Amino acid sequence: MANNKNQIRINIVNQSAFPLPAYATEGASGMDLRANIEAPVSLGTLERQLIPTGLFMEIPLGYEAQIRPRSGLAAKQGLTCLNTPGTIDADYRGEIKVILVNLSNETQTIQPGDRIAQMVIQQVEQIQWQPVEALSETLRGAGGFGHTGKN
Ligand SMILES: O=c1ccn([C@H]2C[C@H](O)[C@@H](COP(=O)(O)OP(=O)(O)OP(=O)(O)O)O2)c(=O)[nH]1
Ligand SMILES: [Mg+2]
Repeated sequence: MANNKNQIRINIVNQSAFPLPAYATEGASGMDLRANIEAPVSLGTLERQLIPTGLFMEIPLGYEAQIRPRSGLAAKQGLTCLNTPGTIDADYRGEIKVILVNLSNETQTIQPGDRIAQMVIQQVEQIQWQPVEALSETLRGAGGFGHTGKN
């Protein structure tokens, strides 16, 4: 990302078949990703498959891409991303792939070009550790996992 922080270098295999991923509406967080497959792919119940997208990206340092499920696919067909949200590191130069899993009790079929997931670009921080002997005290303390709201 040289000058404009909202520009990301992208290389698409199979460009003629698929347009660039795009925001569907003005306020969309994610861009849908399409299955870059030559033939339909079927997933049986609980089967997972690594589905290629044909996208290779150069994400600027300080950003990441997250691969997230599409709610429509999840609600209608039980198809979701197994590792959601998938993490695309800024220094990754390989093909973006989607790990789809079928959580329905029927076989589900993906057609070439189907929108199988969505990608959100986010800022991300790297940190340095500061090892200490004790942590600061808070009201919550070590309470968690349903700790609040009890009488
Ligand atoms: O849904 C995903 C998740 C990851 N990746 C790619 C980009 C990411 O930068 C790389 C590594 O992902 P991750 O760190 O989640 O996997 P890992 O099992 O820790 O592999 P590695 O040891 O290569 O980091 O794989 C995808 O294409 N799709
Ligand atoms: Mg990793």
